[in-house]
Amino acid sequence: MLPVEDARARALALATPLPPEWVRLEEALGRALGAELIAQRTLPPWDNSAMDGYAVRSADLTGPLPVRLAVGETIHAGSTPRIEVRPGTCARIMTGAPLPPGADAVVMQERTQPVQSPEGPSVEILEAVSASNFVRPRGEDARAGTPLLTQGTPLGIPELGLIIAQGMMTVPVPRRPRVAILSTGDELCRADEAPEGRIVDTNAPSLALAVMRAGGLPTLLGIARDTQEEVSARLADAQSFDVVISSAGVSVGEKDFVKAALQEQGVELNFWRVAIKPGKPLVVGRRGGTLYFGLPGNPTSSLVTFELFVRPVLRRLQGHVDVEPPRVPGRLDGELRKAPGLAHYIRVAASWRDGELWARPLATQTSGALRSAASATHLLHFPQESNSLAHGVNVALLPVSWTA
Ligand SMILES: Nc1nc2c(c(=O)[nH]1)N[C@H]1C(S)=C(S)[C@@H](COP(=O)(O)OP(=O)(O)OC[C@H]3O[C@@H](n4cnc5c(N)ncnc54)[C@H](O)[C@@H]3O)O[C@H]1N2
Ligand code: MOO
Ligand SMILES: [Mg+2]
Repeated sequence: MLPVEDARARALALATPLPPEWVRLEEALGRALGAELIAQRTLPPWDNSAMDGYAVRSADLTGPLPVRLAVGETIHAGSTPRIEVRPGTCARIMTGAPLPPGADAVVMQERTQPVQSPEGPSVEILEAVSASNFVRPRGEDARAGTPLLTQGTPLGIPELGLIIAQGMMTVPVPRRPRVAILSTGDELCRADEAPEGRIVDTNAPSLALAVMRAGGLPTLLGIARDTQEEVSARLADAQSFDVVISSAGVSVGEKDFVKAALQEQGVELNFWRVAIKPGKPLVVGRRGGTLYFGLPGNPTSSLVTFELFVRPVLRRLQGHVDVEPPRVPGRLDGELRKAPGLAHYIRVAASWRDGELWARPLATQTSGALRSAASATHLLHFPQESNSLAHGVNVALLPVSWTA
């Protein structure tokens, strides 16, 4: 059985970003930039004022204060300066307006006293300022010809703003991975069918939601009965997808046909079985450009293996550099014990208390019960060879994507 770190690294190594498509900005939010963008425009286009006040020559303010300056013109945002600021003069300026030639600083109006005099408007400057004071320099946001955003940048709202400011209405992002989802099991029925002794297939709809939340495009292939022929036939229908996720039928039972069906379909198995709980019988493989994840059937096992193996791959296919959220430091609220040999991923509910994040293990940790995932906020990695974790120890918590 592979250690979980090796297995995760091997699964991730199978994924490379999908080719970019150009999408409108509202479809790009949350995705990764598919190619480096070079700025076409220098922004802001000119030095401009950060305050409502007066554009001055800082050299005029080195002597005793207050200094009286003649006001040459008033410059509003959107207007163009007409008069050069010369020694002994200044310009009234509004926030965002371009600085006039000759000026190198702005004094905010609260530090001035306007003066009416027969020679025309002037102002007394009450405070000296250094050059570039309250000046927003040209090119602070973008310089034409230089990189605006690098490939892989996560596109948040400010990043999309920088792109819009360049006059761009679409942006290149790796296309979303198309993901086929197959359930297997004679015991399964759909939620809208009369059970008649069967249980509802919860894995497929749950995994479809998890795929969507990870940015993928899920397609449900339905339920394959427990024969190699049927599982194999369903897998054959899925060859055009980027990723195929099946659940169940990967352990050592008499009807666990998924591995054999994958091999029958020409899938090269990269590994089977990982030293983790839940999720031990996971199988991962590839055939051409399609990646295959045979998740265990236990509902919580399928959710946890999705989090640890599939989500990072879906994020990498979408060009993300960070393929999962950073772990958050917390403290264990309770005591954990286990036999060495498997790394456990304990479902915990983390809550903020006395300035620290306390992680309380859910009462049930059985992988067959969805209840052991509901209300969980994070996964707590209980290392493979460790056999106990004491109350209060510092732990690294992986946020799960399945929360409300
Ligand atoms: N002798 C051994 N038995 C088992 C081992 C083992 O190492 N030795 N591994 C156990 C572990 S760990 C896991 S995890 C399970 C997973 O096995 P499978 O992937 O073969 O899953 P199934 O046996 O087909 O089903 C397990 C369980 O999950 C239910 N199930 C299946 N599909 C769905 C679905 N779509 N929605 C909801 N529930 C589903 C199924 O009814 C079973 O109860 O194997 C252990 N056994
Ligand atoms: O790996 Mo299983 O999910 O522990 O039951
Ligand atoms: Mg089984």
